[in-house]
Amino acid sequence: MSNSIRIATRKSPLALWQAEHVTARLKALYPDLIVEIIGMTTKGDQLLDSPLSKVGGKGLFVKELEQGMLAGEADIAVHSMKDVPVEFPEGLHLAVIMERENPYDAFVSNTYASLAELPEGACVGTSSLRRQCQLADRRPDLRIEPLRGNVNTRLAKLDAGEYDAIILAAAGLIRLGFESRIRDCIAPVDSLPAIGQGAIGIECRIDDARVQQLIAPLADRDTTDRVLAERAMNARLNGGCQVPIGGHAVLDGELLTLKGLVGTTDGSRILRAEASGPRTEAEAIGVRVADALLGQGADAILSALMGH
Ligand SMILES: NCc1[nH]cc(CCC(=O)O)c1CC(=O)O
Repeated sequence: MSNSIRIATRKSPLALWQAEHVTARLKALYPDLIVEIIGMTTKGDQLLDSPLSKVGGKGLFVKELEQGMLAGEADIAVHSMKDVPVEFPEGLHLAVIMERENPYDAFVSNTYASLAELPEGACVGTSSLRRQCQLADRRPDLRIEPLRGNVNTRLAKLDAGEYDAIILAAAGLIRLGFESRIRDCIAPVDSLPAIGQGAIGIECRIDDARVQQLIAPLADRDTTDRVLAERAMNARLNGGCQVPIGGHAVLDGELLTLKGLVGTTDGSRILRAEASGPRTEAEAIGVRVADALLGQGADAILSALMGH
């Protein structure tokens, strides 16, 4: 027992890649450690046909993994930070944030090289309200159609001719070996990424000192400060993952700059704010950006969305 660790994960190819990645990092540190991967099905995986914004609920992709840890069936859960809710159940916490992959959204198409090249009225697949909002703002002429499923399924739907282009997180494509499918990395001014996009987080029981000590070296300091700023903004806005909120922090030495965005799904209103400060104040910077957005009326936009 003391020389083993059990990882709870979803069973999608991307989730399994992330669990294997954590396994490899742990094995490199502790060659004798026994690592077991426990695949679980979450509610989010079962509801792949309904738009996520409708089935709603925070933590759709993490709850079963958390229950597994609380029941003592697993020691850690590996998540895409993008899918991790602001709050954790009692007894669990986010212990480690690992180094970030490319955090931007990717334009994927078999015909066109970029968003700018799409002809008028072209059909773009995405079910993310954040992507819809920014796409509609940039290109009101486009037809935006729902697109759900794991990364492989989404690519297959594009290849079947259902869309002229689709938007996916670059990180998922790169990790699964589909980097060559990225025609263009969308600049953050055109599609501000989701909070935590591209980062992997590890959750564990708060009282499990042995496991926390084991995984501590996997933390990446830069990614941690950036994602803490993004998540502090989200917490203040009280936003789940299913509202058009974007947040992205960058570091320039010790200076952290966070850009935030809240909008309507149809792109008719978009609020933007930005703040900078020392990285040691990452969370305060997140709160400042959130307050600036709230000062512009973000509250009304978000409560209208949650109410439907
Ligand atoms: N919402 C599902 C999800 N969760 C994490 C990623 C991509 C990888 C990441 O952001 O770490 C994706 C797919 C996507 O948005 O294209």
